[in-house]
Amino acid sequence: MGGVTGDPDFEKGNLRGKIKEGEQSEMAPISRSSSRPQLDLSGAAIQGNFEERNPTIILPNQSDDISHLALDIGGSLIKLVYFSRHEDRPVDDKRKRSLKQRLGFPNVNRRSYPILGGRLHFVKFETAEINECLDFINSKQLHRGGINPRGWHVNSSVNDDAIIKATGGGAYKFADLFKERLGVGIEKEDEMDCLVAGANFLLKAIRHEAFTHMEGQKEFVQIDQNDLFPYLLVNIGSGVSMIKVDGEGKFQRVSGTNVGGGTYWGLGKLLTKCKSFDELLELSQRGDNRVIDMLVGDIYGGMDYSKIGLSASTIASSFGKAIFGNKELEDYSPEDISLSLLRMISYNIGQIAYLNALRFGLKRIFFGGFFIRGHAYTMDTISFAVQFWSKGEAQAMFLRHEGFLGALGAFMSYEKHGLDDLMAHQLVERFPMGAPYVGGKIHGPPLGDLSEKISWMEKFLQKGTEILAPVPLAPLRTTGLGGFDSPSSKGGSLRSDDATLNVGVLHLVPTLEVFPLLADSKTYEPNTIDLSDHNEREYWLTVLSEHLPDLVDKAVASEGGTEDAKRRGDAFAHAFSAHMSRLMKEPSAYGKLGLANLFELREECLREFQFVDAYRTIKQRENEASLAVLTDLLMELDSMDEESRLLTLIEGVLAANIFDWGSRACVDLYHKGTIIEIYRMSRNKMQRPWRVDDFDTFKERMLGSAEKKPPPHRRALLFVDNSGADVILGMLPLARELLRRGTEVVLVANSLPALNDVTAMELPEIVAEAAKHCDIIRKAAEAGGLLMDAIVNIQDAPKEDSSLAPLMVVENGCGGPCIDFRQVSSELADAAKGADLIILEGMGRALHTNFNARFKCDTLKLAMVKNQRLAEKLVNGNIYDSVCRYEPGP
Ligand SMILES: Nc1ncnc2c1ncn2[C@@H]1O[C@H](COP(=O)(O)OP(=O)(O)O)[C@@H](O)[C@H]1O
Ligand SMILES: CC(C)(COP(=O)(O)O)[C@@H](O)C(=O)NCCC(=O)O
Ligand SMILES: [Mn+2]
Repeated sequence: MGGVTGDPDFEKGNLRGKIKEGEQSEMAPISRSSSRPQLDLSGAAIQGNFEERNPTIILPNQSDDISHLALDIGGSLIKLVYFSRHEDRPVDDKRKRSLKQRLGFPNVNRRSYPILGGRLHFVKFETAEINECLDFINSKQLHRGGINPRGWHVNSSVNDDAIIKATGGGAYKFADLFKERLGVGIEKEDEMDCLVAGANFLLKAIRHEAFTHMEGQKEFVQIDQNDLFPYLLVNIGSGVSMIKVDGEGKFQRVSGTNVGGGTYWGLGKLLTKCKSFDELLELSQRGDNRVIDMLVGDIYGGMDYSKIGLSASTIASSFGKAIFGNKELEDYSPEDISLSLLRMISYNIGQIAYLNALRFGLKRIFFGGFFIRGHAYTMDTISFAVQFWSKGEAQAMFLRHEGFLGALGAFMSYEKHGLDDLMAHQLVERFPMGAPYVGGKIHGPPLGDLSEKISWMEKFLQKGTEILAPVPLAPLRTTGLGGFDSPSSKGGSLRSDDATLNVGVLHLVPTLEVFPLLADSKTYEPNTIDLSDHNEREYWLTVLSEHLPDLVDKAVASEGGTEDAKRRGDAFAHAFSAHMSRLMKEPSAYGKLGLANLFELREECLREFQFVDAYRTIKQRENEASLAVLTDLLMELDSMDEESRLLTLIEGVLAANIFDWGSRACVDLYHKGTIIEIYRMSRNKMQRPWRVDDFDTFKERMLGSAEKKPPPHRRALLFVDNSGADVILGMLPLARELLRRGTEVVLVANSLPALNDVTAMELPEIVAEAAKHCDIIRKAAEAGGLLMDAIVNIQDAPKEDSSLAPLMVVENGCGGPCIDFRQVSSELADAAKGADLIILEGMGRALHTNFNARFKCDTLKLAMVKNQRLAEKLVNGNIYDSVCRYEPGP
């Protein structure tokens, strides 16, 4: 079987440090004292033409800063954490440069180096298969650390003093083998240091890292950074370590036990003849421990021993029943043995952990190590033990990256890796195509490129039934027929939540920031709908599944409908269906799941199969059609008095929000050719009151009363949604109205395409076209440095006319139809600093997410509800109802 690494991305070449002219000046003042990766400018040389405006600069000595691979070689498993540098999109975005001038970004602490972006990958191998691991490292050239100016691993010779950081006993045991096979030395890091560093990093930087698991229910715990220490870290590997952690690098190993994961696996193997750890775990799922364990009831004639609080079903003595009669090992079923063993060991560890927590007065116990293996029953058993012995005083928590603490810690021990002060908002976890199939298991070489990915998918589908897949797929069907309700997995195999590694690839995006206008970023929850509810999840997954054929059609067409595009389309459909299928069964497989994540996963999945912009042509066509009627609309608006104009503008935004290729209902309207009719109709007679109608309050804030004219807003952030009529005939005229009133307007649009949403890259051109029809827009766009000629000549742009409110465009940092305000682009965060009005438009940004969000300034949420169920649930209304929610700032 082909290999899947979870992220088969294999970035080749083109990893040289690139800085552009105009940015050098920003780099100079940055403090060099931090431990962030820094640009080593020594020996910098310009490549190519010196006369060029933005020549590429090569940084030959840059390589020292970036570390790539760290290992934890344990008694049972080898854990690998590796970093791949990811080139950001070109920094040579003229819009951005002009924006910096207009908004006067402070830039003091701006970490705008593309050098910082990258991905952390997590992989494991069995220690017994160390050669497989060495092959993997070799095939990805992970041991060649550092960025070579000519690319990633073009260099064929490894330099003599190359080292990789490793922890765990194997760092000693296998050092020679690494030198021999890979030509690299191993620098040993202390195992306890690494475990603690890894745990602290995860608890600080990953939002939904820790969770409780009780009676089958997983619940993510939000850890308060200021209230993390002290805690007890219990790492259950082959053996068990218990560490009291008091701070960064402050800890003491207070206890341990030799009865650990190796004991379960070793004894289990002897007693059941199992061939693999997973098989042993699987057996336990069908076992009944009462056959072997001696229960309190067995001793007390079926009764509880209530005086000391023991119920009849409590295990009095693990394996105790085996003393009776003359049964041989063969007389017991492997299933029952496995379960008794699992409970014996889990309870024992839970109890010792609790006693140590008690000893030091610790309330929180985090359990890590691969013994846990995301296995629901194991976690429940440990939780039960802690709860039972502490009488509810202490709580067991688990970590999503359970087995990778040591490896992560070893990674952190590289100097200047820049990870130690990364915050949760700078990390985005993604689950690539392989995630639903094999998680972290690696077999064979990694996937090299897209075509390998696709053929892997095709082969997988053909052989689907032979391979133990947590989420088997329906046989290959025609393009786009995905569906997520696939046949259940092979009887007796581990449930999907038990069988795969629940960690994705961590994308480090240092330019992401928390939106500064969130009223309370700590309590902010972007998603409106709770997908942990089974019905809700089933409904939305069905919606997405039914939309798949149309989406694949569009995607394939956007790439010219070639054979290659069709193959990619099929592969995309299957990959996304597999994600959905997994999430249906196991909603928290990828962390806390919301609708926003699901929509974004779909876009990411499209990008993985190189569908860069599935709705490109559709967007262009709709933009052209809308621009053609803009003049008429503006004339009509200008003939109105202020009050009716404001109402018409808001109506216009609501009506035009119908042009949505993401909604089933609207796609139907498009296909029937009736969408324009409906748009016209709703433009002409939008019945007020709307379903949510705060227009009057908004109007009062805007226009005031006869006696009192309120001052205009200083700066408005308009979060735009769809291309075509939505942005051109809806939001742009509203922006114009604000500009005319002296309010600066910042159009906030997606960084990457999602459905037919307009992107920040596309907006300047649209604005430039609109400017041809309207003086207000033209002057404002000029003042905002948006017009193409103005952009090209920023340096000699006309002196800003302070009486003119500028129109600007910023990207939001998102690549999906929703927005999570905990992670927005730094340019949006900067633009927000002077803003006192936020307008969120569309279902994705104003309803699915942020409907309940509160901001520090006036906020207007505008959307047409294009889904019946959402309309009922959210606003007690019907499909095509309008929402105009206005919340004045405090
Ligand atoms: N695929 C697997 N193969 C072997 N052991 C596994 C596997 N998955 C989980 N385990 C369990 O995880 C334990 C190893 O956990 P780990 O945290 O990697 O510790 P170590 O560093 O001692 O290898 C094993 O003893 C076993 O109980
Ligand atoms: C994907 C969307 C959030 C986009 O809506 P928009 O933000 O463009 O108003 C929306 O179309 C949606 O919720 N679609 C799924 C529901 C449905 O098809 O009915
Ligand atoms: Mn949209």
